[in-house]
Amino acid sequence: MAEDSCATQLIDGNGEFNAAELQKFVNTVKLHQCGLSYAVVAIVGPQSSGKSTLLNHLFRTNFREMNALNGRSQTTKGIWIAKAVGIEPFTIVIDLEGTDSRERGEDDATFEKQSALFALAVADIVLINIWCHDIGREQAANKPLLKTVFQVMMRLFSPRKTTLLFVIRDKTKTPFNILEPILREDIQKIWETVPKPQAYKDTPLSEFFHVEVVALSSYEENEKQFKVEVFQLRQKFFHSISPGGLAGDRRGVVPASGFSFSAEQIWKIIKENKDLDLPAHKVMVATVRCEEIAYEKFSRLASDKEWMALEQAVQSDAVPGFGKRISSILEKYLSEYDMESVYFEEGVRNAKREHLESKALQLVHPVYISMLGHLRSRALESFKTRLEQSLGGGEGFAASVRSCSQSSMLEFDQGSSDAAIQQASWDASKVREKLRRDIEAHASLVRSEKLSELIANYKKQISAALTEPVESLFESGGKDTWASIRRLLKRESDVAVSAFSSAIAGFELDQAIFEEMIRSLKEYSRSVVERKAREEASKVLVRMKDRFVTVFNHDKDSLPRVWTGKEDIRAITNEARSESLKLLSTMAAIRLDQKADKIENVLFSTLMDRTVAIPSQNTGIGVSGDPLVSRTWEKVPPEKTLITPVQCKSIWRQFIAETEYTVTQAISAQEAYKRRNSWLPPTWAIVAMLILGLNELMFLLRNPLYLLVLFITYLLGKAIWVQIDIPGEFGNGTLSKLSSLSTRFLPTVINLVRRLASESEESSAPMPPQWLASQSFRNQIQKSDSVASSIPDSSVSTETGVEHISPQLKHRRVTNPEQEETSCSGTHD
Ligand SMILES: Nc1nc2c(ncn2[C@@H]2O[C@H](COP(=O)(O)OP(=O)(O)OP(=O)(O)O)[C@@H](O)[C@H]2O)c(=O)[nH]1
Repeated sequence: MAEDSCATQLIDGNGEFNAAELQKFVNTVKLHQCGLSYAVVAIVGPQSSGKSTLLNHLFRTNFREMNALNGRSQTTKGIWIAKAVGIEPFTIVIDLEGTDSRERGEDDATFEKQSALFALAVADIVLINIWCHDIGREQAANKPLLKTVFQVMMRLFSPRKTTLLFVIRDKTKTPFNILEPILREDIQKIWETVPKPQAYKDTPLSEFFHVEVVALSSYEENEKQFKVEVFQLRQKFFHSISPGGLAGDRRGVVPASGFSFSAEQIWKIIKENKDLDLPAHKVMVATVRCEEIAYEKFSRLASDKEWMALEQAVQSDAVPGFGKRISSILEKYLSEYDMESVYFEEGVRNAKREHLESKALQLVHPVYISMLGHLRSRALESFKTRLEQSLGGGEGFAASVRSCSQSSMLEFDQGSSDAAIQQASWDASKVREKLRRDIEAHASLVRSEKLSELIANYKKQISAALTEPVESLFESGGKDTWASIRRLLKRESDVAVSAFSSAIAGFELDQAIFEEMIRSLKEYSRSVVERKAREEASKVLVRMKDRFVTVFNHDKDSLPRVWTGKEDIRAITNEARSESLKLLSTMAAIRLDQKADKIENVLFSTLMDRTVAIPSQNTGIGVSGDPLVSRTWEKVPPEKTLITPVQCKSIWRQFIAETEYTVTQAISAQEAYKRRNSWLPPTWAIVAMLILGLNELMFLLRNPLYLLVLFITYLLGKAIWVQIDIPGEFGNGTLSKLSSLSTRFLPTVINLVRRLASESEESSAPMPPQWLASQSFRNQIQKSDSVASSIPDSSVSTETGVEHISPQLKHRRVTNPEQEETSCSGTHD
C-alpha cells in the first residue's frame, strides 16, 4: 500500500521546484484524469512534531519519519508530495518541512513562510500540528507559525476558504471541550494581531478559514489509542470535497491536469516574492493548459491517418462522404479537448476551443475547396455530356441546356451538401456561381458552333440553289433576265429563310438576334447573285461575240445560213449586234431592286442607232455629246454598277472589231456562191458553137438513132445529177464534194440501173427523173427534221420567267454541244 502513495520530493531543501519528478508523480498516480475530483491536504507544524508519522498513519503514505533513537533532528527537507491510499476522492498529501528548524536558524523563517504560503495556495485542507502543552501559553511554539499563515493568507487576494484542521498532539487529561475554546481564543487573538490590508481590516477569520480541531493521543506513549483516533480522523477525509465534507467550501480549484503547472507557477511567484493573485493565476493556468491541450489535439489531428488519407484522396478526385468523415474527425479531437479542458475557466476554455476549431478548419479548408473544385468539374463535364446526348436525341437547344443545366446544378448541390463540414459554415455559393458561369459559357460556345454550322449549311444550300440558275440566266441574257433572277432569288431566299427559321426555333433566340440572322441570310443570297453577276460581267465580251455569231450564222429556223446572195447581210448584222448589245445592257448593272434605269436606251441610242437617239437631257448621262463618257449610270449607285458607260463603249468597240471578220466572211461567201452558179458559157460562145457545129447538128437531124442515144444519155445524166444533188453539194465546198461524189456516184448508177430493170420487168411506165429528184429532196428534208427534233426542249419553268429559246440559239445547241450543257434557257423581249 505504501508503494502506491509514491512519495516524491516536490521542492528540495534549497527551494528548487522538481517539475520533472512532479510530472512523473502525476503520470504515475494518473492525477491528470481526476478533473476537479481531487483534494489536496498539507501539513504544517514544528519540526519533529510527528507530522510525517501522522500523515503515514492517516493516509497510508510513506513519508520519511525520524528515528526516535537518533534524537529530535530534522527529517523532512523541503516539501514532499504523495497520494493518499484508499481514500476517495483522489487526495494529494503534502508534507512540509517543519518550522522553528534548528538547522535553518532561529531568524531564518523565509522558507517557512514560503512553504506555508505554498500550502495555503494549493491545499484545500491544511493540518496544523500543535503540541497540546503549547495551548494557552504565551510563548507557544505555534504562535509564530499561525502568524505566518494568516499573514501570507492576505497575499492570496482571494480567500479560498481553506480548512484549517488543528491537530493537538499528545493530548493531556484536560478535556477536549476545555482545550478547544482556549485554542480558538489563541487563534482569534493571533488573527486580530496580524496586520491586514484595508479591505480585510474587519473581515472575520471565518471568511478566510474553516477551522476544525482534533486531539490525538501520543504516538509514542499510547500508540494503540493514537491509531484508533487516527483511524477515526481518517474517516473525515472520505468525500472531503463533497458538500458538508472537510473541504466542502473550497473555492478556486485548479483542474487536476493543471495541478503540476499551477504548483510550479505558484512556487515560482512565491520565490520571487511577488503577490500571488490566485484568480489571475487560475486564469493563467487555464490559459496555458487549454493552449497545451488545444495544441496537442491539433497536432494529433494533423497527423491523423484517416485525415491524411482523405487529404491525399481529394488531391486526385472527389471523395464520397467527405463532409461526414471530416466532421467526424474534427468532432473527435474537439470532444477530447472539451473533456480535458472542462474544469478550466470557462471563458478561457471557450476561447481556446474556438481557436483550436479555427485552426483545425484552416487545415481542412484547402482540402474542402479542392473537393468543391472536383465537384464543379464533374458537374461541368456531366453537363457537357448530357447536352451532347440531348442534342443528339433531337431535343431543342434551349430546352436541352435548361434541363441539363438543372441536372448538373442539382448534382453539384448534392455533392456540396455531402461535402459540407458540420463544424464550418462554409458557403459553396461562390463555387456554385462559377459552375453556373462555366455552364453558361459552354452552352454559349456550343450555341455559337451549332448556329455557325447551320448558317454555313444554309449558305451552302443557297449558293448551290442560285449559282447555276443565275449563270444560265445571264448566259442567255435578255430583257427579262433580271426579273427572272429577282423571282429566283426571292423564291430560293424564302425557302432557305423558312427552313432556317424552323431549324433555329429550338435555340429560342432573342427576336433581335433572330431577325439579324434572317437579314444576314437574305443579304448572303443577294451577295451570291451579285458575285455571280460580277463574274459574268467580266466575260461579257466573249458572251456578246458568241451571241453575235449565233444570230448571224443562223436563220430564223435555227438552220445554218447558206450565203446564196439573196440574204440581207446588213440587216442580219444589225440584228446580231442588237442582240449582243442587249446582252451588254443586261450585264451593265445589278438590278435586284426592280428600279428602272435607262442603260439599254442609252446604249442603243449611242451605239446602235444614233438616228433614234434619246436627247441627252433624257438620258442624263454625259456632259458632251457622248453619254457614254462617264463612270456612272443614271439612277444606278456605283456599288450596283457592273460595267461603267465608258467600259461599255470600249467593249463595244472591241466587239465590233472582233466580229467584223465574220461579216466580211459572209460577204465573200455570198459573192463566191454567185460566181459558182454562173456555169453557162457567154452568148457569143454559144453563137460561135452553133455556127461552127452546124454540120454536126445536121448530121444528128439526119440520123435519129444518134439523136435517141444522145437523148437517153442526157436523161441518165440528169437523173444522176438530181439524185446526187450536185449543185447543193458544191455549195458546201469543192474538195469535200469531189470526195462525196466519188463515193456516191457508183451506187447511184447501180441504183438507177436496178430501178430501170425492175420497172421494165413490171412493164410499168418508166419513172421520170423529176420524180427521183423530188424524192431525194424529201429524204433530205426528213433528215434535217429528225436532227431538229433531237434538240432538247430548252424552255424553263414559268417561275423563272424564261421563255422558249430563239431559233438561232436552238441551232447553236445542235452545232455546239459543249455549250449545250451549261446553257439553261434563252429569253427574248
Ligand atoms: N511525543 C510524541 N512523539 C511522537 C509522536 N509521533 C511521533 N513521535 C516521534 O517524534 C519523532 C519525529 O517524528 P516525525 O514523524 O519524523 O516528526 P516530523 O514532524 O515529521 O519531523 P520533521 O519532518 O523533521 O519536522 C519520532 O521519533 C516519532 O516517534 C507523538 O504523537 N508524540
